[in-house]
This record gives sequence, structure tokens and C-alpha cells, in this order.
Amino acid sequence: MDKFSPFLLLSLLFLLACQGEVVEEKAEPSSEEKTDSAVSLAPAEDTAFLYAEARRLRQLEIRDSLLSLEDSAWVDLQQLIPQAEYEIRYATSNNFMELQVYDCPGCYSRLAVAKSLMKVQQNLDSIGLSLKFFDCYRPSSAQWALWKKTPDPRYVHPPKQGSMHSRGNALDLSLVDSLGRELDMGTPFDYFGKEAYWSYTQHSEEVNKNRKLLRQQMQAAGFSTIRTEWWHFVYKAQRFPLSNWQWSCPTDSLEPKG
Ligand SMILES: C[C@@H](N)C(=O)N[C@H](C)C(=O)O
Ligand SMILES: [Zn+2]
Repeated sequence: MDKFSPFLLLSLLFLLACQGEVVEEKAEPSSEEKTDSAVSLAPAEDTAFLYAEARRLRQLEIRDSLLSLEDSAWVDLQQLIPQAEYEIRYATSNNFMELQVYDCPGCYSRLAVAKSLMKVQQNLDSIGLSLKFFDCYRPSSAQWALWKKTPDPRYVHPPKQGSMHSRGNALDLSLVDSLGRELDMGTPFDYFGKEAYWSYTQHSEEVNKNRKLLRQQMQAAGFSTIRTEWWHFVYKAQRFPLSNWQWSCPTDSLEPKG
């Protein structure tokens, strides 16, 4: 486990104290248990509870520290929106490149953008749905790689101008139900064709309803769409500078790409 802050340690001590009270209420121990009592610790389930509680407090602490940063700070969306799904496709070979582009998965945005996404997720919580992220911040170098494969501005933003993803302003995402199943949006993510356009009229009622819900939720939180990709959303209130910042990867995830 990570280092504990004094706050966290105090919380744990408090929890341990409470734990003591509960133990006293338990039935008289057997003679065998009495013999062991000098060395016995809390039962396994109590220890698991303490660890879970310590983890929860640590997550709250991380979340609060991220939320106190400046609007342009890079923040990890998995820390701020843990209930969402994350399948960062360019960290796998399951994408239109058929190649792993990122060394490891990461879903980052600017803090201002993340705060709006938190509002979207909060609304979705009340109807049993969640966001599912396919791509978030994308370093400029990765945008060049995508452009080399598909130099078509309808589907990949020219890297010379810079993608909104490389500003930390854009996200590629969909919706999932409470079992993590994607809602039908008519095409897969990164389907480069007319069926992915907002204007395509031949989809089923179900697809139209799902797309409308996604667009309404995102627009209400300050995001705009682009004509050709139902999954791509851009935060409008601020336009951040282009970046080639790279998130760090756990050392054991740095396996050869291919
Ligand atoms: C490549 C696709 N996922 C995407 O994000 N396209 C937009 C237009 C971009 O490259 O910024
Ligand atoms: Zn996009």
C-alpha cells in the first residue's frame, strides 16, 4: 500500500479502536482461543475491511488533491470517475491502426474538462448508466502516427493544426449499462464511414435513442460534437495548448509493441 498520510493513519487508528469494542462484545472465547489471544490479530474479514476502508480514504484524499489543482492540470480520469469504464484502444492493437500506439493505457484530461465529465457521470448514475472511454488525452506524437495511417481530416485531425485530444480537450466515449454492456450506437468506435455520422438516417429507433441520450448528456455539460464521429466530444469553454506530455507507465507494462 502507498504511504499513509497522518489523516489516514489517524483514521485507521480510530477504526482499530472501534474494532476493539466490537471484539469485546463477542462471546467468551474457548480456552484454546484464550491461549492464543496474546498473539492473535483481528480476524481476516476485519483486516480486509480495514484495508478496504484505508483504500477508500486514500482514494478520497487523491481525489480531493486533484480537484484542488488548476484548470489546465493533467488529471487521471480513472481517479476522478472510478465508476466509468475504460478501454483505451490505442494502448491495444484493437483499433483502426491494428497497432499498439501507447506504451500503456491512460485516460487523462485537463482538470476543467474532467469536472464537466464528472457532472455527466453523476447524471448517468441516476439512470443506471456509465461513460465508457475509448480515448482521452492523446500526445501529439500519437496524433502523427494516426495521421500517417489515415490522412483524412474527416476522421483524423491533421497533426500540424493539432487535435483537440492533444490539448486535453477531447474524449472518445460511449455509454454502458449497469452490467458494462455498450449501448448500441449503430457502429463501433472509430468506424470511419457515413454510418458513424450524426446525420445518418437509416439507424434503428434504439440507436437513434441511444445517440440522442449520449449527445444530450454531453452537450448539457458543455461539450460539442463533430459531424463524422458519434464518439468524439470537445469541451468548449476553454481551449488548452497542444501538448506531447506522456503519462508514465508501470515498468512491467513496457512490453514490446507490435
Ligand atoms: C481518430 C479518432 N478517434 C479521432 O479522435 N478523430 C478526431 C477527428 C481527431 O483526430 O481529433
Ligand atoms: Zn476523438
